[in-house]
Amino acid sequence: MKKQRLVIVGAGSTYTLGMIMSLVKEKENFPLKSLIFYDIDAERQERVAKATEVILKEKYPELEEFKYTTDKEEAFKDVDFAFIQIRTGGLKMREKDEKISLKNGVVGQETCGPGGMAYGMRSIPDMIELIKDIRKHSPNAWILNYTNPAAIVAEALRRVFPNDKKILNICDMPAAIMVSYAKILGKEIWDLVPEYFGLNHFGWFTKIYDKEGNDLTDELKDHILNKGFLPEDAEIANDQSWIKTFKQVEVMLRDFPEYLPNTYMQYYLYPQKMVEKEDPNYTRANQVMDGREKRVKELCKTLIENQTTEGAHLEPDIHGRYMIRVAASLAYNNGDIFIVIVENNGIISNLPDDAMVEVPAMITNHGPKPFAVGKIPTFYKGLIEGQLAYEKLVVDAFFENDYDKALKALTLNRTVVNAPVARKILDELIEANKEYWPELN
Ligand SMILES: NC(=O)c1ccc[n+]([C@@H]2O[C@H](COP(=O)([O-])OP(=O)(O)OC[C@H]3O[C@@H](n4cnc5c(N)ncnc54)[C@H](O)[C@@H]3O)[C@@H](O)[C@H]2O)c1
Ligand SMILES: O=P(O)(O)OC[C@H]1O[C@H](O[C@H]2[C@H](O)[C@@H](O)[C@@H](O)O[C@@H]2CO)[C@H](O)[C@@H](O)[C@@H]1O
Ligand SMILES: [Mn+2]
Repeated sequence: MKKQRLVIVGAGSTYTLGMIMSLVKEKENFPLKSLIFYDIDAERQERVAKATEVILKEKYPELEEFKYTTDKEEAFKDVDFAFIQIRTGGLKMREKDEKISLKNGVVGQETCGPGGMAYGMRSIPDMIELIKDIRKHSPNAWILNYTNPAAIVAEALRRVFPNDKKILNICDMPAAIMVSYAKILGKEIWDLVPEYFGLNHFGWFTKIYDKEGNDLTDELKDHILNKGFLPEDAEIANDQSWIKTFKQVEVMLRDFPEYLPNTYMQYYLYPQKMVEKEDPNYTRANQVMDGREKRVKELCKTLIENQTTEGAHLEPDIHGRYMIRVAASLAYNNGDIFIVIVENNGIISNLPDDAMVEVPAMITNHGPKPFAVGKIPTFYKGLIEGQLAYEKLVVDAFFENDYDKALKALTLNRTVVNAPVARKILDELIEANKEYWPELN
């Protein structure tokens, strides 16, 4: 089995230690020769890297090379895989996106509604530059991107790199939901085979099977309707915000029992309720800064001081394991099935070919081979078409420096709807994002 050279881009991320533990857990499926960290924030990256050294010394002694750098050539030279997890503008800008939206009575969320648009326009330039730089030094590497908002980033990359078939955008939300399904069904996530369609953070499971082909969908729906639904991945199982979000799945299923919704549908189906439950002065970004970000910082400090992982709370998570198993299937032609983001090209036959859709695909060393979904029913088609038009208009607005298109995008979004509100939020976001967005005329 060929050992892989992997670079993690945005290695100062709060997700990196979970990724390292997942690389340890998955080392037989995806063995590494070399691990490289790259970030633009040297100090943030160094803290995570020094903690990583402690983990690797104990749990991955066979790794031949580990290094961290802010130099792109050193980071991207001759790698087999690049995992990209950057956050342009950091959590501070996420906080602004969420607060501007909520103060105008609209969903304030990282990837949904105005927050998604603002974050998308920040992510696109950095993502384009990074892909160009990685390609300069590693023309054949697989690039797995999970930088958000994945839907908007995927659409922008599709336009700029139409012939690059080795960029794959992925989200962990369907997998995190499947961890909860697996718990209910008394199975492991890897035993389940999903049927699913949608856009990123905007989709539905239509069927859940086991590997023997038994249809478990009704059993799952019955359980959710009668006994509720909770997050089970250790990373989010005790997080009150995620607990509330998973509980909302029961409400969605009661209202629309046909398919099992992605948790993110709550923002589009119940926007008013989502606004009411939030505190516009202390949003999810504040919770993350005071929670996950502080926790990771403390954990790094402890690991570095103690120079051992003993007593440290360190676990692999579904976020890391899912990305790594996709990478393994790409590297070793495993043909495993994962839900990924790909260009439609007839997969969902009544949606446009150039939509970036999220669907199950068999992952081979030639890339994802998505399964046909066929025609989707009117309700879902209508919802998706509105969201897709919003996503396309955001990317148009970015590349064409077009204020009108940005305004149309926000007005189309189900979390906004009212044109004067869309205009007010857009103007406030333009002001807040002066440093990051292109000028819109
Ligand atoms: N697709 C998914 O399902 C999924 C799941 C989890 C996280 N994410 C995404 O992963 C990213 C990281 O999230 P986080 O909360 O850990 O953020 P974070 O701010 O803790 O980490 C992001 C890191 O990226 C670095 N960075 C920013 N711009 C960069 C650039 N141009 N080049 C290199 N590094 C750069 C920052 O310095 C920081 O260390 C976000 O985009 C988040 O939305 C996506
Ligand atoms: O509000 P946050 O920053 O806590 O989360 C936003 C991200 O939420 C999803 O990722 C989950 C993931 O599904 C779960 O497995 C675990 O790893 O936690 C993550 C969040 O903490 C979503 O898919 C991402 O796109 C969001 O960035
Ligand atoms: Mn996601």
